[in-house]
Amino acid sequence: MLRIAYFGPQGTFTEQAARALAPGEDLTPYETVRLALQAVRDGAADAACVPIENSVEGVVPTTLDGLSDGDPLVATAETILPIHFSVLKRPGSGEIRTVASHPHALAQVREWLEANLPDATPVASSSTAAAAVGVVEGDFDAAVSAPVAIEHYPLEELATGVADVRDAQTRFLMVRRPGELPAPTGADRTSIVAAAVNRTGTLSDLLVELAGRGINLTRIDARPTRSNFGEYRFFIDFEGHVAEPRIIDAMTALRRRCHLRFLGSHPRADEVAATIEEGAGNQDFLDAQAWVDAVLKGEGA
Ligand SMILES: O=C(O)C(=O)C[C@]1(C(=O)O)C=C[C@@H](O)C=C1
Repeated sequence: MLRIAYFGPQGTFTEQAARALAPGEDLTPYETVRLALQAVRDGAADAACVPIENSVEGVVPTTLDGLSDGDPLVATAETILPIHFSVLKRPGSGEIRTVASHPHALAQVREWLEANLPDATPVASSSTAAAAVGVVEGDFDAAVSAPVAIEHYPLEELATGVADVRDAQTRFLMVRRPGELPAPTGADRTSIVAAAVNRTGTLSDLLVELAGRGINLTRIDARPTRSNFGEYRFFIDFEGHVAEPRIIDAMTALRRRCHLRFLGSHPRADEVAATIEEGAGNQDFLDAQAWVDAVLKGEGA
């Protein structure tokens, strides 16, 4: 049985994602994303499930930082969950003066809180489920939690289906120590971190390598390196798999330009096939290479 670390405690959205990505495996909650990733680095877990990106609030910065620092880890799978919340309170409790949740979750229910609990003070907690634990222990009056949290904690629902934006979604990754990559499917995502030097045009040079090969980006984020003020790392996700000739060509070009960290190539949860521009398919790259090989052997010109 695989040992899967996940961003807990029990009852987070991440636990739901871990169950979807690793059904029947041995799941262990960790209090923070960083600790879940560390468990994989230390060998205490075979893989970790962590949130990466929300359709309303954008990236989860602790996950980006956790993946770019420390020993390398690579994503081998992803899943996307619909996100709506339940507001939980102690049975029979009265006035709601504090409402706790993960900052990402609080940001997704700001309007609902203003309209429905205008006098409650929002309090940040380490996860949506940690907020529920805090309510059980009397630290807060209410928690904005994943709907499954009600199954784990002796709380009652004040409201369900809470979300400022309908159809919000969060994408979660399963990450492991580097090893065998999942096979390409034609609907894959590759993730890299590019540490580019601070000079005019660096980012544009990197993007041109991808755009020039017809490779479609699915996300780009910048995070400070945290060592030198004003220095950034770029987190770039694009369509395709590192085992494809067109992606190999792009990755080698990027590697010549900057320091790269590979964060994985894996099937997309939404199964959207890669956009292939005319003349930029894998066969086009193979044909071009075959032509050069023939020239080298004196068999063509
Ligand atoms: O706290 C949780 O339940 C999580 O899984 C974390 C998290 C996040 O980091 O974005 C996951 C999904 C929701 O968007 C809110 C919180």
